[in-house]
Amino acid sequence: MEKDTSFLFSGITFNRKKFASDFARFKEKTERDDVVEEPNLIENGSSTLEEGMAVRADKKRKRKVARSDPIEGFSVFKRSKSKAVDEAGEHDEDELLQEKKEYHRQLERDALFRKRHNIHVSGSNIPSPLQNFTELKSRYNCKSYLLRNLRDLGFKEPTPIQRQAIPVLLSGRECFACAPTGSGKTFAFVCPILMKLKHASKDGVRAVILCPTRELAAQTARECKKLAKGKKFYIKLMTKQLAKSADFSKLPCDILISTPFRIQFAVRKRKLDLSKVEVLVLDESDKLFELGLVEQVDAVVKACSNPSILRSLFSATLPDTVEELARTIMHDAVRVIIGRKNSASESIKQKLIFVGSEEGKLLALRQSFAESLNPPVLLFVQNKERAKELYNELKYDDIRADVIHADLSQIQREHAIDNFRSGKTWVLIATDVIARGMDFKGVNCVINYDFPDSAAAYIHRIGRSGRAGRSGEAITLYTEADVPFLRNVANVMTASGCEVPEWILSLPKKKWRKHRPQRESIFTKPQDEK
Ligand SMILES: Nc1ncnc2c1ncn2[C@@H]1O[C@H](COP(=O)(O)OP(=O)(O)OP(=O)(O)O)[C@@H](O)[C@H]1O
Repeated sequence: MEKDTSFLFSGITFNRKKFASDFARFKEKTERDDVVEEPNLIENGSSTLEEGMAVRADKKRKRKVARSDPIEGFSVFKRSKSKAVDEAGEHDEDELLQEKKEYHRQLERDALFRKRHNIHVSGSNIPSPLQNFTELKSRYNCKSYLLRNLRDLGFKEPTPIQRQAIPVLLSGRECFACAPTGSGKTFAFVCPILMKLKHASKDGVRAVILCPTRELAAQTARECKKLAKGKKFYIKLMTKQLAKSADFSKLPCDILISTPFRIQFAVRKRKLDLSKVEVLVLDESDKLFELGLVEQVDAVVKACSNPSILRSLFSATLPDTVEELARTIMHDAVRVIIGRKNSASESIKQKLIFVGSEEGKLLALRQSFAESLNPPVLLFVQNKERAKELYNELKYDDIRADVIHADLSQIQREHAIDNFRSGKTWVLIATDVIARGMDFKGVNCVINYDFPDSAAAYIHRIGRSGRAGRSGEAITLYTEADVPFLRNVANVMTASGCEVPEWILSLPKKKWRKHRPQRESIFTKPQDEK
């Protein structure tokens, strides 16, 4: 033991003469109370191995002794250590207190900032909203290609949904997001996907974006590519061709954008493996949860079986029923609402015009175009038959009209959209197939030739104008048959600050399923000429 001692502590000597009195008291004390002493005495050359060993054997107890039972006048080292420990403890507590205070100050700052940007959140531990795009770098180490692309696209400041949804998703939280039409939701989910995936890989599909229509899927794929420019990601749009004939086991694909039907088809028939998907976005989620689509969406959600998957729902309209249903598949999701839930963009001037009957609509339309036509104009009708009829009425008028509906081939639909985007077409007649998500820059006016079949349809249709802070106009024609349903649209209008005649607001509330009345034909020609 002695040997071990000298070996372990060689170079340490204890001057018993010099510290005789202290030593005597120390001995007395240790023998009397059997107290384990400070290890630092060893380190300071003032102790023995036995004491040191004992001290080492029970560090916790020893510290307690040092703190709670200082031996007055015994050792300078010991006393200073006790004091140091006390001070360290106090220091720790001080630090903790400061951290706590700073944390609460940050919460207050976040709350004020959210209020300023009309951001409403619910959920636990919600990350602070983004002050600017530079924070993508300082807080989340965003790569420079993405910041460069933002700059090139002219995105100077994040929009409110981007300020909050991006940090939520980047901190690994699932998210329900509801923000007005044209408020930049696409980038709010594409940015976290690109940042999370970091770089391209050939290890299978890692992110899926589901969109309710082919047109929207194509547009989202294009936007994704623009934002990923300069970085080699495999971004694929699920076309009919791809769904039917691709060998998905060999196809490099980081981000797959699709309608539920096509992706489900590929999973079932072409063995598309979605088990490695890390991020799943349901865009226009309320539409995806409607009957007819929800079964396919459900199959896709199931196929994305990675337990650590991050799911998010985005839409301008998010009914409670959809939220409840979605909650059953989400984990600890954060809810982000911009402005008022299910409301129209405030930059759209909305008007209701009574036209009496179906015949009155065409007259009102022609009169309005004759007085002022401010293209591009989108005209919405109830179904594809009516779209064809209205097109046949307007195609010889001098207003450069075109039409888009589900009976056209994919190519014809693409042409119709391209021509409208490029300004070749001034007036595009459409069904609800392009009512959601489509981003036509600078649509000046949306005309609901046929009254929309729900408040959500109204919000999405008119949201094709007044995007990204621009102003827009929405005119809704109504006949006697639509009067019982006026109140619902009127409520949306008043919520976004538009004036509505008092009599409409006092109409009885009507539970609004789908309002699709049988309407008289639009044709004005005699029956035998049709
Ligand atoms: N931070 C930004 N600054 C400026 N413009 C932006 C910003 N983010 C997006 N935009 C632009 O705003 C327009 C609308 O964006 P986006 O299509 O994502 O809207 P949305 O909220 O998804 O609309 P919808 O509900 O109709 O689908 C696009 O043209 C887009 O390029």
